[in-house]
Amino acid sequence: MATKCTIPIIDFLDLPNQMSNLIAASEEWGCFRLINCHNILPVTLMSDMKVLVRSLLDLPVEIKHRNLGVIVDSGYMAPSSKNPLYESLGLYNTVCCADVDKFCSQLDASPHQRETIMKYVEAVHELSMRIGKTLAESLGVKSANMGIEKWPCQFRINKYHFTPESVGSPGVQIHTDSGFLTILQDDEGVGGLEVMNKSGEFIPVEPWPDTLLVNLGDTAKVWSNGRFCNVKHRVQCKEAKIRVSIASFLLFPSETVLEPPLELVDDDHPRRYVPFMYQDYRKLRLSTKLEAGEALALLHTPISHK
Ligand SMILES: O=C(O)CCC(=O)C(=O)O
Ligand SMILES: [Fe+2]
Repeated sequence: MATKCTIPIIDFLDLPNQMSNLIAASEEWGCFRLINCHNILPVTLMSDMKVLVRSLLDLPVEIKHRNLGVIVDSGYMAPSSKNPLYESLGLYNTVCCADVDKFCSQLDASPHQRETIMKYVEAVHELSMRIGKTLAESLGVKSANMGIEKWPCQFRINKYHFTPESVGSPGVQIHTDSGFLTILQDDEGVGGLEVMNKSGEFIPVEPWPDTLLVNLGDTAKVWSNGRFCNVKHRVQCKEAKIRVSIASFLLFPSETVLEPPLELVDDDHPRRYVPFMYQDYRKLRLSTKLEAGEALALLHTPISHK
């Protein structure tokens, strides 16, 4: 299976020895396959969660509409004119137990389902913090000063209604994720996700059961002072099968100024972006409809145009 994978592979069990691979993957691609992470996220939890997610997305539409979001895109998104094959349910911050509780109540989750959701979001949050800290340390930044434990972690479960008629159509339009990093449990059998490489070509991400995909977002690009790539990606309908994925987005605190740590700014690496608040950047993406990372150009410092 591994030979089918063209994007970089990072072995979580060997993470401390993978720093140079991690940096290369983050700079070149802005994404990688994460393998061997079952000490934190057991295979059974991944498969139990997939079953659960399918049943939540199969709920009657009037129940799904109860899943109201805290911020734009954080609650139920019904199929729309922009993405007619796609719908999702979600919650703003898995670090906040009350948010997770509310999500479960909105969708009438059983006690067993609640327990699975709690365990899953906790495990994925732990994974995303470990990856975030390793990324920082790999760049020579003290991760203890990042405050990463308090960064919100948005959770979204996605369903793609792929039919024979929709083969060749987009499931989700090209975009970057706005946060720091995304951990994606993609469908174990149905492909369609494509990431853009440095040459601007879309590369299919083949399904690889029991592994995860990690994507870096716009926040990682700004935080790393332009070193990390915010990977552009999209989902295309390749076959007439329902596709389900689970995305967990490690964001950045809304009202905190986002800027690179001091270690990453010097005469050779002048500051690329003006400092700004993450919530303002999200608003900028929405108001300009620049959802594939282009809005970052509006935040360039004068020096980065030289
Ligand atoms: O469903 C997928 O594989 C990707 C979903 C995605 O890119 C997102 O939710 O931001
Ligand atoms: Fe995405």
